[in-house]
This record gives sequence, C-alpha cells and structure tokens, in this order.
Amino acid sequence: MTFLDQLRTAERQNGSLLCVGLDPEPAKFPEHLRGDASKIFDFCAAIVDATADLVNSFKPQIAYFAAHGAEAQLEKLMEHMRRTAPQVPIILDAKRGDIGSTAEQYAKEAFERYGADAVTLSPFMGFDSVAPYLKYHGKGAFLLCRTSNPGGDDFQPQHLRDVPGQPRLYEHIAALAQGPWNLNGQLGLVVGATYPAEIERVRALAPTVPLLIPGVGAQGGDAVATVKAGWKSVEGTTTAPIAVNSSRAILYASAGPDFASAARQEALRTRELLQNASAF
Ligand SMILES: O=C(O)c1cc(=O)[nH]c(=O)n1[C@@H]1O[C@H](COP(=O)(O)O)[C@@H](O)[C@H]1O
Repeated sequence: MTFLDQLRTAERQNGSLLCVGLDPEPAKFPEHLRGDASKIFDFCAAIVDATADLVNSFKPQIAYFAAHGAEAQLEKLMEHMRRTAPQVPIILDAKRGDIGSTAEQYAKEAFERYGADAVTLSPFMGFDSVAPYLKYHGKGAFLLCRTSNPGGDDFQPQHLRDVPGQPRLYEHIAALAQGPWNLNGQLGLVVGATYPAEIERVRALAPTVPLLIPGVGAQGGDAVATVKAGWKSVEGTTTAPIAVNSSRAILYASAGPDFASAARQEALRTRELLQNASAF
C-alpha cells in the first residue's frame, strides 16, 4: 500500500484528520518522568497507545530524539508503532534538504533505518535534492510550502513588493508538487494552520496532493478554518487527505500520572473539532 492509500485508509478507519506529533521533551514530561531522557520511548509509546484509534497519522520529530542521543529509542518507537498500530502511517519529521548524494543517505535513514512511511523535506535546494526520496516507491515526501511560524513570511513577498504576474514562493512550490516534481504521486505539502487563506490557495493549486498542516493547539492555528480550506469532499470522497498536526497541546495535556488519558481526551476533542468542520 502506498503512503497515500495508508493515509486515506487511516482517515476512514479512525474517522480522523488528526496527526499526533511526537515531540518528546524530557523537561516537560509528567512529574514522575521529568528530566529523564531514558524515558523518551516510554513516554511516546504511552501517547501512541492512548491515541492510535483517534488519528490518521503519527509524526515523530527527529530532533527531539537526536538532541538526547535517543536514536535507538526512536527506532524502538517506530517498531512499536508499526507493530501495535499498523493501520496508522508514520511521517518522520526530519525537514531534510541537501545535494543528491547526501539526500540518498537521508532517504536511507528515513525509510530503511527508521522504516518511516513519509518524511518532511525542505525543497530549497531543488528537485535533485528531493529525487532520492522518490526512488522509494510508495513512500511519501512532504515539501515545506507555507510554514506555520512567524518567519514563514520572510521568504514570501507578503510584506515586500509583489512582483506583478509572478507567483509567490509558496505558490511556486505548490505548483511544482502538483505537477512536474510529482513523478509517482508521492509528494505532499506542509502548510501552516496559522495561515488558512494560504491553505485555500495551496489547495486550489495542488488539488490532489496530501497536506500536512501543523499549527493547531500550541501555535493557536484555527482548526475549523484549516479544514474548511484544505479538506475538500467531492461526491463523498476527499480529493486528497489532510493530516492536521498537534503536538504539545496533546503530549502535555497533563503533568500528572494521568498524562496518557489526558492526551487521549485532548486528541478526542481535536478530532471532533476537525470532524465537525469537515462534516465527514
Ligand atoms: O514540518 C512540520 O511538521 C512543521 C512545519 C511547520 O510549518 N510548522 C511546524 O510547527 N512544524 C512542526 O509541527 C510540530 C508543531 O508542534 P506544536 O506546535 O507543539 O503542535 C513541530 O514538530 C514542528 O516542528
């Protein structure tokens, strides 16, 4: 099954557009685990177990593991997710982007070492930096398009003088991902929930690619506006799925021993919000 099929199937099975982000930060762990980087796996596995029936994807962020030398725990977590929640695709958030020969190594890391179903990439270095990932048939690759952070504006001529007749940078990336770069239907785009108007524009330019949409929850993005802009239904079927990511708001919903059930409650709440907005 391709990543796109996995995402569609999980969306249907779990009735969910929610992607739970796994950004483990020991300093924010519940009291009994706080500050202990050797508990990263235990913490994340508890979140996975509590939410696997509520999501269409999981998104581990590699930096939160690498910063603590916890790659072995990430490997173990990937294995845990594949075994206990095989219906849920895993997007490894690595935001890689480098020349082709180096990209081959990053692709091997994501898909062979960690066994991810999809990866996030920066498209800044051009198509030859993306191509090595596309050799892994069926795997997904999400290109950063319109990021959720305030600095996402820096490269968009929003506050500069627009060049008449020229697309903005994110529009150019969306058009490449929908068209010439999308050789085997593996590409997706990352668009921040903090910019619903741009999500709508990206969806118009890229009607069939999946969108990864972070920024609801801790970053304050509008979940309802996000779904209305990015998720389209045509005769009861979506044109392309969306995965709306929330990390901190779910992971750290409680600082007590009930953190996993609190995470489940927050995931349920967010899933319902997204569901209602999509009128599934
Ligand atoms: O690629 C991403 O996942 C990403 C892109 C983006 O534009 N903004 C963004 O916040 N992210 C990631 O999405 C997650 C958001 O986390 P919360 O703000 O805690 O929900 C983090 O792992 C970010 O690295």
